Amino acid sequence: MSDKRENYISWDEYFMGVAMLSGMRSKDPSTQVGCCIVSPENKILSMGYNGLPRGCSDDEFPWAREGEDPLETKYVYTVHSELNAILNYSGGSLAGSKLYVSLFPCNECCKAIIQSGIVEVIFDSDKYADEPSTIASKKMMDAAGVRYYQYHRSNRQITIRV
Ligand SMILES: Nc1ccn([C@H]2C[C@H](O)[C@@H](COP(=O)(O)O)O2)c(=O)n1
Ligand SMILES: [Zn+2]
Repeated sequence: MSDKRENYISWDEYFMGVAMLSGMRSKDPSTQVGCCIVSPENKILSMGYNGLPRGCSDDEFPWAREGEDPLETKYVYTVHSELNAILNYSGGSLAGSKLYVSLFPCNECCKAIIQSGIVEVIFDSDKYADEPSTIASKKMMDAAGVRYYQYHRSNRQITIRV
């Protein structure tokens, strides 16, 4: 008879949990996004979160959502979690991999997802579903054959004391 533990976390809980943990590194005061890219053999290949490009100080560049001048907002500077995860990968090809992300990818990240050969996107929040950027993403993924589905929250509370 096996004495295997029964209450272990599922693959989806594990990878979405890693994506969410990664998002906790973000300095964005309003939306923290995390991403985790996984091989077909369920090995973690890369992670990322939304932040500024290397060399651009978190303390000097703006984090504002609005401003008279777009140059005073975060939007023109931040690298999205998905693009960071793709760019952070140094192991060669991402073809055939899955991408877990805490917020549905925008159209720009979607282009990078498709072009890097990622075949499946598992997202948590879809809070910008009505924005043209999200609608365009879904249109491109449908055309390119990239599958996407919303993560089904188990509501398991995972506590880590660090
Ligand atoms: N899939 C996404 C969508 C957005 N982001 C980043 C870009 C910004 O830093 C933030 C969104 O800010 P908000 O407009 O909600 O204040 O999230 C991303 O990394 N991935
Ligand atoms: Zn994006």
